[in-house]
Amino acid sequence: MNQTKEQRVLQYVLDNAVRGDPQSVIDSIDTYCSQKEWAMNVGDQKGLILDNVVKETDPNVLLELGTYCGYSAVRISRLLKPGARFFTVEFNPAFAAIAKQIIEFAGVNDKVQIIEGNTQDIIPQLKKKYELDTLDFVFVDHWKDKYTDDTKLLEKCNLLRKGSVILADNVIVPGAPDFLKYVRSCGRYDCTNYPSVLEYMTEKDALEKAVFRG
Ligand SMILES: Cn1cnc(CNC(=O)c2cc(-c3ccc(F)cc3)cc(O)c2O)c1
Ligand SMILES: [Mg+2]
Repeated sequence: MNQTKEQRVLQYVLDNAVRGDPQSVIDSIDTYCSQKEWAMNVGDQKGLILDNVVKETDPNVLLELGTYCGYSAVRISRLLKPGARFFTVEFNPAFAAIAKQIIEFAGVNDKVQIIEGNTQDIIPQLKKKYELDTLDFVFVDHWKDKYTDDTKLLEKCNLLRKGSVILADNVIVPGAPDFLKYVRSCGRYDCTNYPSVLEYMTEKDALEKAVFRG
């Protein structure tokens, strides 16, 4: 049975990283995807910006939209303090299965919960079913045409409070023009752009931070 690229990434982690060491998992994925096969992980350059925004936010309750192989889930989880609650949503069951194994291998499975499903169905369930109040930090990295609707849904579900941080990947490539337009012009966010490069490439990309004004 032919392996998928994501299965090859997982296998490379199992063969090359150190069980229970999140940094070695991150480094293994970055090595594989820069030398062997490109994959849509946030990568190390944008990953360093992600690290810094998470550190400055010091979040207790976090959400990620778009788990993929779990690279950013491991990246974020390794920075969280004990007791922090981190949920990551993945629509694709095959990706979710890979991410579960990578998260477990990295030893951060006690910090992050993978929720399989469609963000528009999951987001309205977060308060009641997952017993959370508001979100401190949201990493948005799923389908680019869903960024705006899901941001509006987070608002509608009262999941954002004054100071909630939304950090969005790929606002240049593949791009999320309507999201940029919305958060920069609706009057409810303070926005900051962080120029960088597309993972494992030299093309320009950027992260956008949108802090909810409440
Ligand atoms: C199927 N699927 C499951 N999750 C998703 C959402 N993510 C993306 O689509 C995504 C795409 C790219 C990208 C692809 C082709 C290209 F030429 C340049 C960039 C980079 C990223 O960082 C991404 O997050 C899609
Ligand atoms: Mg991305």
